[in-house]
Amino acid sequence: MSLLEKTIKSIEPVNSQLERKAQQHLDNLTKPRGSLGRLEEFARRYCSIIGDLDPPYPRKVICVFAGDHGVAEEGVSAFPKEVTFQMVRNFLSGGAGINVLARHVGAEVRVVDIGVDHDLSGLPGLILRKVAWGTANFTKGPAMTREQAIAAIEVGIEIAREMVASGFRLLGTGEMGIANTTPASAITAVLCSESPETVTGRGTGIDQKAWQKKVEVIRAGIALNQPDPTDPIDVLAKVGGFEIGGICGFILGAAAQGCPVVLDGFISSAGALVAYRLAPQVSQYLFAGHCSVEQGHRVQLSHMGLSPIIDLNLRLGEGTGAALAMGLIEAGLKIYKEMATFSGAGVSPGSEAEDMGP
Ligand SMILES: O=C(O)c1ccc[n+]([C@@H]2O[C@H](COP(=O)([O-])O)[C@@H](O)[C@H]2O)c1
Ligand SMILES: Cc1cc2nc[nH]c2cc1C
Repeated sequence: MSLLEKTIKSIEPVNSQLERKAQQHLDNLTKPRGSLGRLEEFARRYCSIIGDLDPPYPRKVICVFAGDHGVAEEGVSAFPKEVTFQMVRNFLSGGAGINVLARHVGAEVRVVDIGVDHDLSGLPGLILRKVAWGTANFTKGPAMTREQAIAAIEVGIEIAREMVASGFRLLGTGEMGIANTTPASAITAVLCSESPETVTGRGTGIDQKAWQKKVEVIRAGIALNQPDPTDPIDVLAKVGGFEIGGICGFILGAAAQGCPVVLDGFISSAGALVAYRLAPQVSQYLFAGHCSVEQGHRVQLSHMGLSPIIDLNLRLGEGTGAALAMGLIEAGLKIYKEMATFSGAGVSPGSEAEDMGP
């Protein structure tokens, strides 16, 4: 059995009994029941995913998967593709947006070259797992072979395993890849049965004319390659990207290890969609970190039944929304672990605390 098959098979449903018990504890804390809203949801879901009603504060990491895209030559991005490898260097020097926000919430950052079209070997700190030197232009043929799609997913699975083995217990997705909103839109259109114009946005900031071209490029790529919507690996191979495959595997690998994953934006969620269609139970392990400005992001999240933690008009990617959301998940956990109970603090519980319904 392949690593991918084994991983999918080993993903268990999250223990709903534990989630109920965690909520019972939250209901004993000195506050009206439910009054900390979604912070309570973050805490009870974290406990049930981890499988521990008294979990330690997690070590947190954002893994940034970087890849290039042949379709960039169609003029679908506001920036040249060299920015992908230039930003990888910036991540490793600690100066990018994700480095700042990860430091803000006490998360570490790891950077994975899974398909950058540049020789990055020898860069200190870089995890070199290149599947290929960028994808092919999907308006001329498939973006990658099926074997490469599986290889990219398996890189992600291995990275998730390595993160859990290193002691991280809250993982965040991040990505970097000039033009990658184009494959993310194509995947979303196919897997969510939506038209390209419904799920395509302006990415790094293209104008209306370039947006129309981008929609046409996506339409042409789908028409030429005919990705099979019932076969998520076929969709990834024909119109996807290596970093999207890596994120898909990262989610599968984390879920198989019983570890929660915080999603970043539109591209990360395209990877999540592929994972979700391979193993729908992964959605139980996911926190939607934020809702991106990209118009297709809401479509993706509602397809997976996820509700974003924050909505701050972010559209940077890199893992920035995931990092910020980690701070709120941890805030929920702090409430769960540190707040006094009614009996402990000598506060009268009121009638509602007697009723421990679901
Ligand atoms: O995370 C998002 O929702 C998001 C939305 C728009 C752009 N991005 C980032 O911008 C790049 C892709 O934009 P583009 O226009 O080159 O397709 C890529 O490096 C992403 O990290 C990310
Ligand atoms: C500068 C820059 C930084 C990014 N980070 C993620 N995507 C990006 C795209 C650009 C253009």
